[in-house]
Amino acid sequence: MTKKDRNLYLTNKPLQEAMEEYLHSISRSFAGISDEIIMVQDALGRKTASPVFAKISAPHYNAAAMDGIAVDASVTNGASETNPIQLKIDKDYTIVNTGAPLTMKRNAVVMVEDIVEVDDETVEIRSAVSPWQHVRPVGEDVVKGELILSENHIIRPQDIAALLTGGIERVKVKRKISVGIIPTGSEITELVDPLPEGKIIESNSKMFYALLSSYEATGTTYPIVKDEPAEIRLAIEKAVDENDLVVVNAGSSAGTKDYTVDVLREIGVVFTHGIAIKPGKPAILAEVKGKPVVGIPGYPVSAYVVFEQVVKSLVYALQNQKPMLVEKLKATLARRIVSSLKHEEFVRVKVGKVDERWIATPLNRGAGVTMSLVKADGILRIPQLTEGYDKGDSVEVELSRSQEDLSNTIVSIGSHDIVMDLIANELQKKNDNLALSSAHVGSMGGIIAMKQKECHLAPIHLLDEISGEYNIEYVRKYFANEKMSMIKLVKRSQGLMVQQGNPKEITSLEDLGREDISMINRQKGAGTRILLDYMMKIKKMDPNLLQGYQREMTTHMAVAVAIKNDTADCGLGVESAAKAMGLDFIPIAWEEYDLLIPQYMLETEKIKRLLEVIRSDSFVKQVMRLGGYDCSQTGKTILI
Ligand SMILES: Nc1nc2c(c(=O)[nH]1)N[C@H]1C(S)=C(S)[C@@H](COP(=O)(O)OP(=O)(O)OC[C@H]3O[C@@H](n4cnc5c(N)ncnc54)[C@H](O)[C@@H]3O)O[C@H]1N2
Ligand code: MOO
Repeated sequence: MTKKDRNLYLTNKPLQEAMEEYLHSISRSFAGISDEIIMVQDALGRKTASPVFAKISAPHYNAAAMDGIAVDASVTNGASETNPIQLKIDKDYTIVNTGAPLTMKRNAVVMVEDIVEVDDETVEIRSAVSPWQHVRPVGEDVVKGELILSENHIIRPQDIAALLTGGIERVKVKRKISVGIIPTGSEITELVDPLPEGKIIESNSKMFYALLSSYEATGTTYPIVKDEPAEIRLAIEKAVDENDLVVVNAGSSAGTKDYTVDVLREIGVVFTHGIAIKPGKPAILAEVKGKPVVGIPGYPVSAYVVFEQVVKSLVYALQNQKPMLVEKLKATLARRIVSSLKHEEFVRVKVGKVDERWIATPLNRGAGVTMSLVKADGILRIPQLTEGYDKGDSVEVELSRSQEDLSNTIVSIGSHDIVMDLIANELQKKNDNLALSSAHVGSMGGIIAMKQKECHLAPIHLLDEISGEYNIEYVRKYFANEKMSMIKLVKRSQGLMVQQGNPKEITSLEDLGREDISMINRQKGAGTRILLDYMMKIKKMDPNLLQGYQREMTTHMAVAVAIKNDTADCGLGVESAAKAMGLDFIPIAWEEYDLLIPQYMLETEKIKRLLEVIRSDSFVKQVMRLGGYDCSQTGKTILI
């Protein structure tokens, strides 16, 4: 394996500056895109490469525009109610249907509704007709030699019809930009089962391929290339010969095996290595044999952002097209975001409409969190030299879903449980146009979000230490002057998750005090944390003596994963999470996990549909199948 020095000298060029410079350089060397001739029926969305003129007229004969009889208009002269005129078949008229040619010097059509049949060969008409009445003359639609489409026209469905009508079977269009996609990395593999440790599934090139078709370009994915400079070089040279533009994925950064930039310097010119954007910093803008080659960072979110910000602009610029405008929306920011002054940051956000106010909630900012892109409703750009935004600030979001879809989304903020995912799925399955979006910030986070009217509902499980009752006391305390409702959702079994087979023989909470046991905790404000602290108090245990008490995770699954991976012996959580991770479970208590909803919202269509789901047999059945739940109260409403 070849070793190399690290690329420590990344620049920090603002995106716009880097792109302007790049497009300028590329446009000088880029030879342009050639044309191709394709069948008209395949031409949707393609751009004409030359003007298209009609080869024939349409109609190409004088045609009846109505069902009836064709006549020479002069034979009807003088006809009226008081002076009906009788006409003889063949001599005076011919029976015609819509579209039929007019023959024998006929120049008008009388509709069948306006004639009285006297016998098989005679009709009577009671008003005169003028020449060319109900006749489509030659060329009414298209005249031979007429311009049907001008050059640089994007072909629409109606254009396809007009071209064929004008006798055009094939059309000359601009070739689509062809983009070669090269995934690199010795650790990268196609999806295989089982996945060997240290191997990463190749997903970026498939995402690029799909993005390219949305830009009206074509993609060719090349085989995965190992982290070997000679192989990377060969792959780039081949792809450059075969495409208009090449993207090389990963190996763009500072690692000892990140060769992309060195290879590009060797065989071409590197204009930029390092753009002031986050994620996506180590992007490379280069040229090889007069063709643009873009180095894209490996992390999937970085890869997406660089593709959308760099490759998309490039493709559209080379195709001489403008990208579609992105819909933007002003929203109130639900949480503070601190951002580095060094970069322009692209933060994925969820967007929801609560009480006529748009709310944007930031999602996980990690460059490797593909799910943040899946969950995102839009992107919030935080400009370079801005240190972020405060909670409550009005911000502009670039939307990836329509406002209509977003206003049909129920926003849930609070504690997470897998039953919320079941509700989301059932809701959308039964109502195409309704969605449930959940942010997981713990029960107290949900109460605060509800207080600030940032959500429609808050899933909570908060134990009152005095009454030993769940949820209601908290609602009374925090919403003393508001009419609230509590929809009972599920009782769930909370307990200790332990390694499979319970090797440390943990049997009760008291075991957490043992010296040979390390635990993992949930964050403050999480219902599970409150339960643990309450039980500790009852049992007169000192949490500070527990090993791992300070180590906090924000979800049940994160706790389960930590135990599975042997970084802790146990942690408090729900049975379904233990089951999902193949852990053993020691039940400790039943807790009540309910939905807090303002009373006035119960009457809205969205919430009515949600309640229908919660009260359905199919939902209850699915919950019971998970194990560790009690649905005896599910769907009951308590007004507070
Ligand atoms: N010391 C430093 N380390 C890193 C820096 C830095 O400035 N100094 N930059 C970080 C940033 S920011 C990013 S972004 C990444 C970019 O990494 P590379 O482009 O060099 O890519 P790799 O290291 O090869 O891979 C990173 C990561 O990406 C995933 N990956 C790669 N290819 C694919 C693919 N085809 N499909 C799906 N996922 C892919 C994979 O998870 C890799 O682990 O570098 C930081 N490091
Ligand atoms: O540029 Mo990296 O993409 O910030 O993570």
